[in-house]
Amino acid sequence: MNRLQIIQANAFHSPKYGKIEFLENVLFCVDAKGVIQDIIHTDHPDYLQVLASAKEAGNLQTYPKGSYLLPGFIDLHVHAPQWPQAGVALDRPLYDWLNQCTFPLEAKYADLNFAREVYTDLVHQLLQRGTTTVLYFGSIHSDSCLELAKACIQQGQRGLVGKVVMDDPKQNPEYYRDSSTQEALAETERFILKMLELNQSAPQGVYPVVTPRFIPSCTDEALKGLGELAQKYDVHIQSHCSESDWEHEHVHTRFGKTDSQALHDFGLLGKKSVMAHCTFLGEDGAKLFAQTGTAIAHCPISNAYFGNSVLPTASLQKLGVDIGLGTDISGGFSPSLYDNLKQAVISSRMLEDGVDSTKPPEERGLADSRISIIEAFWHATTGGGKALSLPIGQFKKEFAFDAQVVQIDSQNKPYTMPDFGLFNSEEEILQKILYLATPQMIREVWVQGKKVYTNH
Ligand SMILES: Nc1nc2[nH]cnc2c(=O)[nH]1
Ligand SMILES: [Zn+2]
Repeated sequence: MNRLQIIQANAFHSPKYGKIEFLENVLFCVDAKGVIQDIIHTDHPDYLQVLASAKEAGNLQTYPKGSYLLPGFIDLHVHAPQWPQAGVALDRPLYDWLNQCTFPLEAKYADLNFAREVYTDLVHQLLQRGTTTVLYFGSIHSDSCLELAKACIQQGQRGLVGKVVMDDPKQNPEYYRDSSTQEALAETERFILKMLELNQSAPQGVYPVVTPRFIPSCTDEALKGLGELAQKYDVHIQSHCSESDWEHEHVHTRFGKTDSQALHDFGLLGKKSVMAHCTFLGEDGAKLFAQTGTAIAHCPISNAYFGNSVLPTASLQKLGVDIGLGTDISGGFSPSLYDNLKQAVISSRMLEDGVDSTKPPEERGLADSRISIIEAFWHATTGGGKALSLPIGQFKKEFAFDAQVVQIDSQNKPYTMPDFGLFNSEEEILQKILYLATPQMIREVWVQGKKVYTNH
């Protein structure tokens, strides 16, 4: 029998949209592969016996009062090479930002040493903030994208990594584009094969992702070829879709259809596809996403800068579209999904209430748009797992044991969140964690049953 680790803890998760489940002082039984075999509650007849034998065998992990486990967060949209630029250059429209700031920065990743330095830091910074799984855009350089996967392996993060394709010479600068369509497709295939090899030494999983940057940067031939490669290797796909009014217009002019329809026609939508932003998706696009199982990476901070619109999360959710959260470093300035959870709620409130006070209240906003912090928590965990079709994001049998341990009450002031004997119901505790936790309160991070980060 596999040797089990036993972790005794209080934990929150959200298996159902809008609902939380509090697991009080449960025993997580985690097998040698890092998978949850069982969750034993205090009223189970075997509880005391399992606890006693784990203590005796020396494989029991416990936590002090005031510690709570949350599922590790799942970030569905990070541009790894843009990490040095986080927090700057946010004052331009998307097209200018890409050409003036972002492409010159991404071009630097031809240098493997630079890539290694930035990626090692980024993976660490994301783990520190409780993010255990990340869907990464790399740059056009396959070898530096492999460095990103290696940084994930070294630090124990689950990483899905894409070599970016941008092959259209009319749309991309000469200093930063694939040298030809054939080269872009051949490099993508080589990258997929190398990643599948690397995955052999990563119990938590590092996966290749087919990554056309977005329709404007790719030729028709590349988009078609990438759809075929994704199908051949059954791998994930990511891109940007319906992000800004400029991009949306470009696709309409080029194809006479929406970009969701164009992506579908190139074979790029499906259960393993995640499209960033989608603020201009519309109802037809939403239905297409729901039918094909395509998910949205909702990046609320970035959308406030580049999105030219607010994602109507609540109505898309009702139409059956899978939605997870993304930071969109560096279109979004923050590496923290905690910050994006809050912005998702704030943006939804502004969408519902409207912002133009010269109009009568009933004409200002979009009714029933608000989401709660608990619903945003679902998007960052369960929703992210569904989007990637991976067994992650929930504390559940057969799911990976990925967790962040948040300690809100300790001797270690000022990093505490005292409740003064008030506001300490289960839901209030979780709300306080989601709104107020700082990275210093994240004491440990686990991925696939392995402790990969501690700060005590
Ligand atoms: N936010 C964002 N949108 C894009 N569209 C194409 N590339 C990018 C990018 O790097 N960031
Ligand atoms: Zn992006």
